[in-house]
Amino acid sequence: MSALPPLPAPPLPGVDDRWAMFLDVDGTLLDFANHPDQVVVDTRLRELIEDLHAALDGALALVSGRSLDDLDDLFGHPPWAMAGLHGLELRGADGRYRGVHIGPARRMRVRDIASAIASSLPGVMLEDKGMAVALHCRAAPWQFDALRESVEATLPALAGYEMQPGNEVIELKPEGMDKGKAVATLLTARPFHGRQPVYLGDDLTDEHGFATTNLESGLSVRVGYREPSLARYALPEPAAARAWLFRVLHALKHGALSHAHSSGGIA
Ligand SMILES: O=P(O)(O)OC[C@H]1O[C@H](O[C@H]2O[C@H](CO)[C@@H](O)[C@H](O)[C@H]2O)[C@H](O)[C@@H](O)[C@@H]1O
Repeated sequence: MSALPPLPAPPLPGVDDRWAMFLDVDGTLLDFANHPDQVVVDTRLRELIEDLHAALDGALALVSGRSLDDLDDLFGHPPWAMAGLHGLELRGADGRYRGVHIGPARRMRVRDIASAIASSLPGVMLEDKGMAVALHCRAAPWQFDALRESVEATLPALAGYEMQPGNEVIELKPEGMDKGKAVATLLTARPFHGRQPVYLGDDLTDEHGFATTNLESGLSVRVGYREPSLARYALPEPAAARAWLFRVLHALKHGALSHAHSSGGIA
């Protein structure tokens, strides 16, 4: 099988461009860690996003599989728009929340089923995210196929839930929402409306975001290598994504940096 041609690096914004940025978190802004609680959001990254948010007049959102509470804790309760749990939780730029509601009995049932799966597969770890759960196998990647099969087998008993595979993880989440729908929803309102979407993501769940972005004539940027992908641009790793965002900020504030001056970002 022949390899696909490499994707180009994304361009920087021109003077007339009005971008709206949608940023995935794990594997895009943040380097992967062995456990979800071990990721590092350093001050430079926090300030970079803060400055981008200001330079884009608020048209910046985090789009993540993590819950909004988790994102708020990680990033210090910022005023940015956010889509949590793959869009099941959505907070607009105006701070208004809209989200799916799943009652405590159904949450408990999903958690119990997921907990039984984790107990049956050594090395698999359960992350309880409220209405969704993640079963992680980063500590035991050889369990991925068995994990996927176990989760798949539970679906007939979990009406209204679907399986979402990701990076060393299989999630169980309520159906009906994905990151692409979250981006489309955010784009209907100020300050996103009328701007060109620019979406950065690394994982399968980000393909929905890429699809919406492409439909809106935006820039879909895959971080890391994964094929097939709908992305039209690529950056090799989170450090390169952070360095590129640093150059975007400079371009928004002062015009584009030359490549020679751009390599010392905040990777
Ligand atoms: O949509 P994202 O922001 O990329 O979130 C996707 C999932 O990220 C987290 O799991 C992933 O990152 C962990 C920390 O680096 C890593 O240990 C794990 O293997 C990855 O799958 C998070 O824990 C999940 O809830 C998110 O859905």
